[in-house]
Formats: sequence, C-alpha cells, structure tokens
Amino acid sequence: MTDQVTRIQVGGSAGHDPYDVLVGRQLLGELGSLIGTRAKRVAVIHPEALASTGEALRDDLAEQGFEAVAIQVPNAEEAKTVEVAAYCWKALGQSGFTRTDVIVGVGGGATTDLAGFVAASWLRGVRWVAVPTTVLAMVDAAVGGKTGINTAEGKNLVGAFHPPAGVLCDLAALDSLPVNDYVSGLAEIIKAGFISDPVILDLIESDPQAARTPAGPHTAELIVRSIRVKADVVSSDLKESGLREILNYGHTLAHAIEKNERYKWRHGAAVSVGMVFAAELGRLAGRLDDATADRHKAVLASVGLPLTYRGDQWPKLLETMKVDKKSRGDLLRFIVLDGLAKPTVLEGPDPAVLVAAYGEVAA
Ligand SMILES: NC(=O)c1ccc[n+]([C@@H]2O[C@H](COP(=O)([O-])OP(=O)(O)OC[C@H]3O[C@@H](n4cnc5c(N)ncnc54)[C@H](O)[C@@H]3O)[C@@H](O)[C@H]2O)c1
Ligand SMILES: O=C(O)C(=O)C[C@@H](O)[C@H](O)[C@H](O)COP(=O)(O)O
Ligand SMILES: [Zn+2]
Repeated sequence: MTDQVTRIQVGGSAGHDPYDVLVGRQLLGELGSLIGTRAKRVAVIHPEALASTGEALRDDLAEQGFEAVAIQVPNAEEAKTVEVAAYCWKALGQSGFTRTDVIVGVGGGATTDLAGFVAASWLRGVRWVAVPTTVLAMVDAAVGGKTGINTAEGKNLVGAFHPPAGVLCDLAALDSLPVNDYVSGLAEIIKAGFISDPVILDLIESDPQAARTPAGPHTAELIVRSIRVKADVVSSDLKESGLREILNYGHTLAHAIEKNERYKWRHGAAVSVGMVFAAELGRLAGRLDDATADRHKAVLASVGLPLTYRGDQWPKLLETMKVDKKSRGDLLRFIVLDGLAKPTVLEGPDPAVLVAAYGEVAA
C-alpha cells in the first residue's frame, strides 16, 4: 500500500467544492496543478522545524514561474496566535497578494490550522493547499476545513470553516517526526476507530509497538482509514450542524487540559485523556458496555499515550468545558458512545456523574 497513491474525495454533496486528499510518496509534483494557473503569487507557510522543506518548496514553485515567498512561523501551538496570524497578513500585504493567489500550509496541524485561517481571513478568503507533515495533520487537521487560532481563553476560539483546494499527504515526511509527535497522532487515529471504524483498533492492537513508527506494516492503511472516516463526516456536515460533532469525541476535556497547560501539552495526548474520560462518562451514563470502555485504556496505553491528568485541576477544567463549542447556553454537551462505533450526544449530564468520570482519569 505504501508505494501507491490513494485519492480520497471530500465534499461535493453539501454545497462546498469537492477536493482530493492524496496519500502516498513523492506527491509534491502535484502542488503546481493544485495551485492552478490563475495564481501569480504563492506563500508557503511553514514552521521553524521545516525551514529547509519550506524553502525548497518555495524554490521549486519559483522555478515553476510563481512569485513564491516562504513565511516561517514558530513550531507547534506557538504558531496559533493572533500575533503570528498578523505577521502572515503583513507578509501577504507586502507581497501584493491578491484574491487569485494561493497559500500553501506545510507542517503539522498547528501550521495547517494557522495557514488555513490566514487563507480564510486574507481578502475574506483565498485558496489554500495543505501539505500535512505529521500523522495528526494528515488524518485530521488538514482535512475538513476547520481552521483557526487559540486565545488565552481557549482552544481554537477564533477561526473559520475554509476547506483547502487539496491535501497532499506525503508519507516520507513522517520519517523525521519525533516519536512523541508521531504517537500524538495515533490518538486521533484511535478516535476514528472508536467512533466509526473498529478495524483501526484491531490493526493497532495486532502490534502496538509497530504502530508507533512510520515503518510499521499498517501505517498507510491506518492513515487512509482515518482520513476516510473524517472525509465521510465532513462531506455531509462541513459546518458542524450535527454529525460532525462526533469528531469531537474526547475533545471537551482535551481542550480544557490544553488551555490549562497553556498549550504546552500535545493535542493528541490531551485527546487521549479526554477519550478515557468520555468512555467512563458513557459507561456511567448507562450507555457504554464495560468491555468497550476498558478497551480505550488498553489501546491508548499500548501505544504510550497518557490516561491521566492532575486530579486537583477538576474545578478549573469544568469551568473551561462550560464554554466548549458544543455547549448551548448553560447546557454542557459531550460526545459519548452508545457502543463501539455508535457515537451520540450526552446533554447535561448529572454533575455527580461528571465528577465520577473524572475520577477515572484523576492522577
Ligand atoms: N483543524 C482540525 O480539524 C484539527 C484536527 C485535529 C487537530 N487540530 C490541531 O492540530 C494541532 C496539532 O497538530 P500536530 O499534532 O500535527 O502538531 P504540531 O503542528 O504542533 O506539530 C508537532 C511538532 O512537529 C513539528 N513537525 C511537523 N512536521 C514535522 C516533520 N515531518 N518532521 C519533524 N518535525 C515536524 C512541528 O513544527 C511541531 O514542532 C493542534 O493545534 C490541534 O488543535 C486541528
Ligand atoms: O474536525 C472536527 O470537527 C474535529 O472536531 C476534529 C478535532 O480532532 C480537532 O481537534 C478540531 O480542531 C476540534 O475543533 P473544535 O471545533 O472543537 O475547536
Ligand atoms: Zn483533535
């Protein structure tokens, strides 16, 4: 599977333009055609860690005749700030970037979230192409058009739905990814397994150690299966008016942990703890069977993801969860499972049940 190119179409049926996610190797030759002939200028937004990749892409695009600029931004969550967005807007303004010009976001989910947001906000929306270079960005962040930045008050509080024109997942990029960032992406893959495609869980459980590296036998299949889960959901509900909420499984607590840690925790690590909490919530609400709830801890721990967070932080986490995007007025809402691959919404759980569920993750 690793040497072939898999093409997954996203959208088309819900009023937004369809685009393709390509998964394979040596895909960057596709970039010029995705950018298209109307563009004169291209801005390549990349993190510090990928300085040489960003500059090589810029040089390549310049050779293809574009006026190409590289915009280097900080690594990880430090890029998802209004100050960094403003720095990008300034660079676009100074390059004379017009509505037919194109942004390329190369990097992990933090970079693609930022690049997509800059594309959504510049001149009220220009085209952008995502070149995700982490597992997490390939299977989740770069697909589906949720773009945004954080504020001191919470995760992704400012953003826009602005789908890319295409997504290029070059598996070779994963070879340089630090193992903790690789494993962080497995949390979103495991999420896709629990909400929709249990074969994902079987593949990881068959050899958890191998799942921790890009050389594992199931890497491409895990990535493709997870992208299909996401593509199916966002194709029918781009703007999260219903079904798309299932992709937020584990995220209500995760985002509160990330804010509490001032965005220093990896997103996937927080999602891992959040899924243990959500599984326990489902079990205590009488929806989820014990075996499936316990399977969360087993599979997450088997790849080295965390299961616990500080017990004394519960009051602060609860306050933050109240302003989660799924809340409606004073009503707290969580995604839980009615069973394996049966996600549903749990509205306004009894506060005592919430405390008891947190007891399962409290360290
Ligand atoms: N928009 C969405 O739908 C969506 C979905 C899931 C997650 N997200 C967001 O994605 C972000 C997390 O993304 P992430 O896990 O990719 O982390 P990240 O973007 O922070 O990247 C992790 C680190 O790896 C570096 N890096 C990236 N690619 C590399 C490579 N190939 N080799 C070496 N280093 C590399 C980055 O510079 C960074 O330091 C969070 O902000 C999260 O909120 C968004
Ligand atoms: O695409 C979605 O929808 C998701 O919820 C996917 C999540 O994995 C992702 O972390 C997303 O950025 C969360 O969005 P938010 O709306 O809860 O900020
Ligand atoms: Zn996520």
